[in-house]
Amino acid sequence: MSGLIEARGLTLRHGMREVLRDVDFSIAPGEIVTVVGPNGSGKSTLLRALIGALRPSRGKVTRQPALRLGYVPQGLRLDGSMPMTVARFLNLPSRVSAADCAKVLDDAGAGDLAGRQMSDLSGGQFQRVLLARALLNEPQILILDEPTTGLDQPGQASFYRQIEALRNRMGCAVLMVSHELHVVMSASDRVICLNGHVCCEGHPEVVAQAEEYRALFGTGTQGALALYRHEHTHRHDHAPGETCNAG
Ligand SMILES: Nc1ncnc2c1ncn2[C@@H]1O[C@H](COP(=O)(O)OP(=O)(O)OP(=O)(O)O)[C@@H](O)[C@H]1O
Repeated sequence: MSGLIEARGLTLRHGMREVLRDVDFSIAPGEIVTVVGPNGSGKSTLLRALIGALRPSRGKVTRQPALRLGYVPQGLRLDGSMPMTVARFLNLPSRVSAADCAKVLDDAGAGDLAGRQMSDLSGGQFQRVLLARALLNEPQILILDEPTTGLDQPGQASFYRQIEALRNRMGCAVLMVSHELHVVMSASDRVICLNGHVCCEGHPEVVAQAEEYRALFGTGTQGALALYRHEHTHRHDHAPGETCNAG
């Protein structure tokens, strides 16, 4: 296999509910892929299936042997009543050297946070510490589930710039889920729109036709930022360009 992780015909049920249907997916070394889609469209489920935390009902997920993977789950919270410094948090569950701690914090843009209490961190600082933790095993792929939830737009943009810089320096692939499509697009090589199945996917581009962007994702961005080239991989029953969520 040429990809780091590949899925073929991935179908997954939670109880009776089929959450993913016939999803084909592959991510190449160094590639940044963003998964977007409405709430409940199966984005987190896809990520968890790709890392092996959920077993497909049908189809197959293949990971490169001995793949080094860094995963940041959605909405991780810590018990705020338990005092713990950032350095201590990075040492759980296994000990790492002070030099490695300093390096990953630096790489995550959190170089000055080692001595701070986890409970005192802002949302953006907390996410960077989680990112630092995911970097500890020098991952070949970073998988981040909605890493900028709760951050304001400059905070989101700054986080994604950090991700892109990391990829450029370390060469790791990045797979992330985001709702901030307009912010994340410029930092993505490929965007996958998921709605139980892959509705559409393509390369991000600078906005050429704001109408098309609005037709796909609404008008929330004031037509401001980027667009991805929309390549249908299946037939829709509605007019082309009407929406990409109904497929
Ligand atoms: N452990 C579970 N048991 C039963 N149903 C589940 C479980 N996890 C997720 N689901 C259901 O599967 C569907 C997809 O959930 P998932 O979390 O993958 O969606 P999502 O696209 O990540 O959503 P969001 O954007 O809201 O985070 C939802 O209907 C959800 O209720």
